[in-house]
Amino acid sequence: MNPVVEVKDLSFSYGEEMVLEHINLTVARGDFLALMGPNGSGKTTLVKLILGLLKPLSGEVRLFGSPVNRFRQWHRVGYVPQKATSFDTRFPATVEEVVLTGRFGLLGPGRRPGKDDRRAVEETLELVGLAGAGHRTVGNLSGGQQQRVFIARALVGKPELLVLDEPVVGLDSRALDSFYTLLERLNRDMGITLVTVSHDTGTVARRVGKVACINRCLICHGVPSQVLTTANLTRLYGIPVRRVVHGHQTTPHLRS
Ligand SMILES: Nc1ncnc2c1ncn2[C@@H]1O[C@H](COP(=O)(O)OP(=O)(O)OP(=O)(O)O)[C@@H](O)[C@H]1O
Repeated sequence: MNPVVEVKDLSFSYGEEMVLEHINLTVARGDFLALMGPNGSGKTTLVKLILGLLKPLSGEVRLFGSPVNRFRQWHRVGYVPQKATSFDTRFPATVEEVVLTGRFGLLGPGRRPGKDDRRAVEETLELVGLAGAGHRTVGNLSGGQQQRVFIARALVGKPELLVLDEPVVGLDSRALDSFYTLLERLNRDMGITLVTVSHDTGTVARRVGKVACINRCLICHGVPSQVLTTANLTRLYGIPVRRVVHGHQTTPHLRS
C-alpha cells in the first residue's frame, strides 16, 4: 500500500532564502506525526509543500502515491491552517455554517448541501465535543471551542489524512490536554492519519507516535522516546536542552 505522504529530497526557497534542504520523510497510514522545530525553521512551509500550496525548488511530494501537483482527491485530506481561528469575533457565521463549508469539496461546484451533509455536520460536532453548539456564533466561542470548529470543518468531509498547523496556540493546559485526547481518538479509533505542527515538546513527547524535527534540514525522525535526545534537541534549537524524566515519560525542556 502507498504511504499517505512521501517527501523525497525536497528543497524550497523563498527567493534567495533557502528554507528547506533535502528533506526526506514518509508518513504511513495510521501514523500520528508531529513536525517540531523552532520559530522560522520551515514547518509551515513543509506543510504547504505537502498540500501542494507551494511548488518545490527541487524534489517531490506524493500524496497517496500520486505526485501532489496531479493529486485531485482533496476530499481525502483535511487541513486546519495556522491562523484558522484568528478572525474578527464579530464575524456572524454560526458553527454549523462554518463546518458545512467543509463538505463543499465532496459536493462539487453548484450542488447545494442536503440532509446527508447536515447529518455529517451534526455527527462531527458531536465527535469534537460541540454537540448542540451548531447555532452558536463562532466569534462567541472560546479559543479552544473555535479550534474544534475548524477541526470539525476539516473532518466533516471524512478525510483519511488530517494536517494541522500549530493547532494549540493560545490553549491552556486543560484545553491542550483534551485537544490531544481528541486527536488520539481520531487517530486510534477512526484510523485517521495525522500530521500536526507543534512547538510543545513536552506534550508531543507524551502524546504522538512519531516526530520529525526540522530546522531547515531534517534533524531527526522517529519515535519520540528514541529521537528526542538531549543531543538532538540541542541541535534542533541551537541552545542547551535537558530531558526531564517523569516516570516512564521523558519530557524535553528548553533551557534559556
Ligand atoms: N511568504 C513568505 N515569503 C518570504 N519568506 C517567508 C514566507 N513565509 C515564510 N517565510 C520565511 O521562511 C522561513 C520559514 O518559515 P515557516 O513559516 O515555514 O517557519 P515555521 O517553522 O512554521 O515558523 P513558526 O514556528 O514561527 O510558525 C522563515 O524564515 C520565514 O520568515
